[in-house]
Amino acid sequence: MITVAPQVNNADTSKKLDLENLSPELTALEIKNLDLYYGDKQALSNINMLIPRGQVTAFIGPSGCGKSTLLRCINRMNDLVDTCRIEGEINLNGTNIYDKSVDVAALRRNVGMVFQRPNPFPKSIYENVVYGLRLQGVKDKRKLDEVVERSLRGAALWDEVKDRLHDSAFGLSGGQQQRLVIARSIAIEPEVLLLDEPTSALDPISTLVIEELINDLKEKYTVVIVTHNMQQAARVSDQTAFMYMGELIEYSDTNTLFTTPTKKKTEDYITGRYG
Ligand SMILES: Nc1ncnc2c1ncn2[C@@H]1O[C@H](COP(=O)(O)OP(=O)(O)OP(=O)(O)O)[C@@H](O)[C@H]1O
Repeated sequence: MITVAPQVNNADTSKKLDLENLSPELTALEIKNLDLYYGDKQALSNINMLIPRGQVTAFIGPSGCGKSTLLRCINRMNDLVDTCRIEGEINLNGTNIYDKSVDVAALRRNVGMVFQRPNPFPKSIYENVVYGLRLQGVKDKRKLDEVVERSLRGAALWDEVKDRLHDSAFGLSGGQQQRLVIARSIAIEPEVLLLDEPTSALDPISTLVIEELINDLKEKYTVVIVTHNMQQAARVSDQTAFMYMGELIEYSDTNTLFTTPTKKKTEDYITGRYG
């Protein structure tokens, strides 16, 4: 019996994909036999999944189940944790990102990440957006101006800030700061955007704006989002992965996962029996 029935808004736009047999053209990421340990403690066990290109995939599950850990594997953020050991593969465009030959800085440019709390730099709105380009040595003012406008439009922030681009980013509201961070990420044109509970520090209206933005972002990017909020997963994602104690329990199109889950653990979670 499903007592909490998150409203799935995107069922009409989401094509139901065969997630076990996605063709390479449709696959953005392939996670293969992934195990992760923090010291002796295993935090992810044998994760296998194909993440489709140009769609939104959500990771849900109770606190501590490994959602953020799995997300952070996708741009090798866990490399920064000394005790962390990873086995298995994550293939992006057919290359294992854990291969020794991979340039991790280049990977992180291609796989952008947005965190729970907005983290703009102590710089102007403009300089936040062009930060990555300046690091790449881009100096052409016209090019930088173009990227600022394109990125801020892409992050649904342009109209609100176009007259104060040189003001401090800290003068923006929390929701605007989060959209600025998204603009900063897309300025360098990544393929994949990882969002780690991007609205958990925001008010309901800002949350709604970001959710609408996520829906637009998938036209250009593959989006993977961790959320505590099942309703949010139901509203924004095409696919949902339910995790429990480091395992991937069920992964399917969002509509199916929330309306006819096949595993008892998934049903218990989405009906609020634990969480
Ligand atoms: N840097 C770390 N060092 C050691 N253990 C860690 C580290 N980060 C996470 N863990 C452990 O790994 C497990 C998974 O944590 P993770 O943060 O990925 O879960 P989560 O599902 O994202 O949780 P939450 O919803 O509470 O953020 C937990 O047991 C956590 O304590």
